[in-house]
Amino acid sequence: MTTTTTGFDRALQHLVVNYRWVFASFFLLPLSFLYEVWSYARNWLVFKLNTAPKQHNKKVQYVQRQVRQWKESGGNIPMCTARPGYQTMSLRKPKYKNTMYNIHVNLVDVLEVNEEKQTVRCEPLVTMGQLTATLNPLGWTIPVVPELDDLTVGGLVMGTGVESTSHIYGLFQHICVSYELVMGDGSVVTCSKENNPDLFYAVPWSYGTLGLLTAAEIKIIPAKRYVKLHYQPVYTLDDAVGLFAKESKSKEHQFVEGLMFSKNEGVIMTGDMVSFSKGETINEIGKWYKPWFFLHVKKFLKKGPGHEVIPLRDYYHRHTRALFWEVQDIIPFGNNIIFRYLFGWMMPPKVSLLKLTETKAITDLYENHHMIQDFLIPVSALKEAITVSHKAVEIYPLWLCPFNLPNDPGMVHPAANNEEMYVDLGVYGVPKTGNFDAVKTTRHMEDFIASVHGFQMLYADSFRTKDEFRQMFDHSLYDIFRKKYNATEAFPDVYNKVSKAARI
Ligand SMILES: Cc1cc2nc3c(=O)[nH]c(=O)nc-3n(C[C@H](O)[C@H](O)[C@H](O)COP(=O)(O)OP(=O)(O)OC[C@H]3O[C@@H](n4cnc5c(N)ncnc54)[C@H](O)[C@@H]3O)c2cc1C
Ligand SMILES: NC(=O)C1=CN([C@@H]2O[C@H](COP(=O)(O)OP(=O)(O)OC[C@H]3O[C@@H](n4cnc5c(N)ncnc54)[C@H](OP(=O)(O)O)[C@@H]3O)[C@@H](O)[C@H]2O)C=CC1
Ligand SMILES: CC(C)=CCC[C@@H](C)[C@H]1CC[C@H]2C3=C(CC[C@]12C)[C@@]1(C)CC[C@H](O)C[C@@H]1CC3
Repeated sequence: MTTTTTGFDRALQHLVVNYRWVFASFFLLPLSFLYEVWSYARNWLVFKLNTAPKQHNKKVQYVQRQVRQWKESGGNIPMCTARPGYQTMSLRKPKYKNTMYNIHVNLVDVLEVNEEKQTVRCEPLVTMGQLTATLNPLGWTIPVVPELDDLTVGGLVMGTGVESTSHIYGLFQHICVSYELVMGDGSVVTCSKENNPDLFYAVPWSYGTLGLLTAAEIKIIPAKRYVKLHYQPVYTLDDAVGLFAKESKSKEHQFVEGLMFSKNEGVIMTGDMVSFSKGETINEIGKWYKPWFFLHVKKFLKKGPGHEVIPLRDYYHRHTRALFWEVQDIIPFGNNIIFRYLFGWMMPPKVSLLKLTETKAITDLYENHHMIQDFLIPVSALKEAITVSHKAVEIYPLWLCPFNLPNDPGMVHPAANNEEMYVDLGVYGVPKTGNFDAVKTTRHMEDFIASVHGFQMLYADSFRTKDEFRQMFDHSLYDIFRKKYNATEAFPDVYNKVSKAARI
């Protein structure tokens, strides 16, 4: 009996793992498209009726009412947002949502584009796709646009965001001007660098454990229509690291990004916004029939250095269609030219739908035979980090994205007193080394990160113990504000939201 079940399980596992593309292509893609049409129509209507700013206060009052109800109910279990786990931009689903008191924060609108102040005020569920579609036609953009369309302002403020402009502007938190929060006692508090600065610095990386975000004011900068992007192939690790560090530190170009295709081969990209493209051909890399961006970049290893002009929004969302390179494991022929022309317009399958329909076999596969991690380390440690990653997992491409880390108070800052250039080393894929053990290998890499005063992005699994976690992330300001605003009762500790133990 047991043998039959195991055989059946194995067959089922084989089917769902190896033929997930059938389900993804014929069911998830059309469903993702319908979902997209619905949200596009809704956004359009909201804008036309111009109701969003008027509704904001009412929606905040609704959040406050729920917090008061929580208190009246005894306030024994901590609160978190009611956003379903399958919608979060992470490999895992948060287990704690099942046991904690869920607060509905249905705040989805861009509230105001203030051209005079050069800010945009957003509700927390505004997505990056929605924001660039709003701002770019008006000639504006936010300085750091994390590249996946579905990332939300709330998640990026409470967690973090990084992009190829971060070597100039820093992380997502560094382009924020103010936050509006509903605290654990139901009061509404605003904070900025000028007003309540300590709370302002304590919010990023707190993962919703200080208060519930109801609005964020974010800087905007003028946008041009295109990006002129230079591709510089490199053929040794020293050249890759040397060129990447030079371009990041010089800040000569608005965009800097690197993709390593093996330990010694990569392409370093630098770009700048340009207004028009006289005499240049425009490559609309965002069009459905265009090759996946990372494979397009790889071609420059053979072709040699080159440049091209790309529409701004296509550039911003360049990694969306292939979810960096993760879609190749789900729809292996997704970059085939026939597939692209016929079905490419529906790509990518919605991350939320992929998560919602994930079977146990697939969850196990991603848990035990896949790595999705972003290691944030000083640029000076990049060569060593690539070497450590190569030995441990041999995953390629690797994503290199520089960011300036100012010495601000809060969870994440450099070891010394000065700002420092860091790099996000993104490791996404199937380990090629024979001895991969999800826990041991990740812990080994985390130890290295900690040894160079680096950090781990917390949408990904952290295998740190609580003490190790508190050593990696400076909790001094966080602890003060947890006490001051009674958050210790109202919300869980950040570790209990982000550690592997808190996630399915
Ligand atoms: C001044 C101004 C204020 C606005 N205020 C609000 C507001 O208060 N609340 C609100 O919700 N919206 C607001 N919007 C946003 C706007 O209604 C939506 O973004 C709309 O869907 C974009 O329409 P468009 O025809 O201008 O898009 P385009 O500029 O034509 O968009 C370009 C492409 O972006 C894609 N796209 C559009 N929306 C999304 C998305 N959400 N995710 C991913 N891709 C997308 C489409 O595929 C489209 O092909 C505002 C826009 C403006 C200009
Ligand atoms: N390029 C980049 O920078 C990328 C970044 N990411 C990561 O993805 C995550 C963002 O994903 P997304 O799906 O948008 O967000 P999530 O739903 O994953 O939210 C992330 C955290 O923020 C908290 N949070 C979100 N909104 C609020 C709010 N209004 N009030 C209080 N807390 C809130 C959530 O709390 P709760 O658990 O209570 O819901 C959760 O702990 C970030 O952690 C980011 O670092 C991922 C890919 C790319
Ligand atoms: C640029 C930064 C900082 C991070 C990029 C991370 C992404 C590569 C991952 C974020 C969420 C991930 C998920 C998946 C792939 C990798 C991400 C997009 C899946 C789609 C993989 C297949 C699973 O069944 C569902 C996953 C959901 C989350």
